[in-house]
Amino acid sequence: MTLTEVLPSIAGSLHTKLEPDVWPRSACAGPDGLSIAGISVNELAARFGTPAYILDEDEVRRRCLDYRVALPDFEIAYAGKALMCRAVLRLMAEQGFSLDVCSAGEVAAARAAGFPAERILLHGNAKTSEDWKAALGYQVGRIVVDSLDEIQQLGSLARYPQRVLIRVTPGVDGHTHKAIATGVEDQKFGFSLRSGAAMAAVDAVLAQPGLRLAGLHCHIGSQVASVAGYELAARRMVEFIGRIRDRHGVVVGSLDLGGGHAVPYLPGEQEFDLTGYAQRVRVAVNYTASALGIPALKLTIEPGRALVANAGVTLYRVVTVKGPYVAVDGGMSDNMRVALYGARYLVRLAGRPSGAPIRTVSVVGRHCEAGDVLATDVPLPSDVRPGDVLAVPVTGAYHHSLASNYNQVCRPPIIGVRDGFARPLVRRETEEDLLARDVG
Ligand SMILES: Cc1ncc(COP(=O)(O)O)c(C=O)c1O
Ligand SMILES: N[C@@H](CCCC[NH3+])C(=O)O
Repeated sequence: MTLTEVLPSIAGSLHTKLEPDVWPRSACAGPDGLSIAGISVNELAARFGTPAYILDEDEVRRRCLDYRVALPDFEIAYAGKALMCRAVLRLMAEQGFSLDVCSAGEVAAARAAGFPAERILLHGNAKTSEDWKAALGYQVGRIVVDSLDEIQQLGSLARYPQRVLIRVTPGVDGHTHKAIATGVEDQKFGFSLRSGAAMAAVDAVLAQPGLRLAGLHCHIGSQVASVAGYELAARRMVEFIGRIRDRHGVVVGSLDLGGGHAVPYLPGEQEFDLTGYAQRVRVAVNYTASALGIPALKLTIEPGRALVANAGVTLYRVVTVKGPYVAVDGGMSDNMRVALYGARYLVRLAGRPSGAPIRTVSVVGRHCEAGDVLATDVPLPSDVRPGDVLAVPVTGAYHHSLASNYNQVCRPPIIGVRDGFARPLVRRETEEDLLARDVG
């Protein structure tokens, strides 16, 4: 099925729900165009300008609830890199979630949001002295160590017994884009299980009096659609816990299986089978553990994208239409994912209905690169014109956090919407913000 067949234009679909797999559940196409959480996108665009990241706050809550219900016995640590601002961090804290951070800046954001330090895990394959300072200063609960240098550094820096997890590379292919596949051998993350590096890391941690081995961690990649890789990784990790016990007499009590659960970006794409994940991973862990005589393990997961991606919609205004190119007032500075991973998006004429025939176009950005494309081969009404508001769904994760100032463009705001009300969560960057940093 082509996109043109999947997507009717808004005309003729009065008050219909949109494709539920990619839009927030509150999104609705009506006679005046699209609304989200009861607010028209025209009003949002007029009040807050474009481009703007709209975040349906209740959709984030619903996604969190889905996780809590499917995995009541798991610790859920939100991977803050997906979307980080105080409002989202507070929301995650209210859910009782933990938080995965990976830099001094992310620790500072968590601290500013009042996120409880004991529920924070610090990640990173190359933690800097600033990262150590921030994490130890805030007394984050757990640090995930990723190299022997780091184990030594942390061992000498920690002023109290610091709980650490060891990041293990389980040699599992999550079948995702190469740039975000982290479970396979030969890459920068983690200690390889196969080469023996992971056991050497265990030896090193246990030899440091300032460190307490609190658990093991693995993360096989991001936008991973199938459960099979998680199952395999879980089994290998538990077997490794058995080998650690045999070698050191130490029983590791917790296992963090990382995040990476995929979301659909286009209608009809496969949903991540969360219930299947819960069942199959539990069975893999419990079966392997009981076969090896290992007591029940405390399990953690770290979803980022799956909690926020589908709650986000980016609004743009059309600047110009030239042949098959519809150019908007944003682009690769607010959505790097097309250039980085060849990601594909759906685009809708959102500000008004149109009965015009559909044609296939490319929606492009305003930046000085031919590769600054937001979506290719998208069906849009043929009367799309300058000033029209377009909406792109599934932009809640890794859009704001990957945004740049390319061409001295100011990063868009994040506008939270809920129950007919809209509020800025992150304000639009200004030229003054940019110039203030230029001190030469
Ligand atoms: C260590 C770790 N945990 C969790 C995540 C979250 O991934 P995702 O947003 O795909 O769930 C990432 C990013 O891939 C990560 O590197
Ligand atoms: N930036 C990636 C995900 C990276 C995951 C971080 N470990 C994306 O947009 O898909």
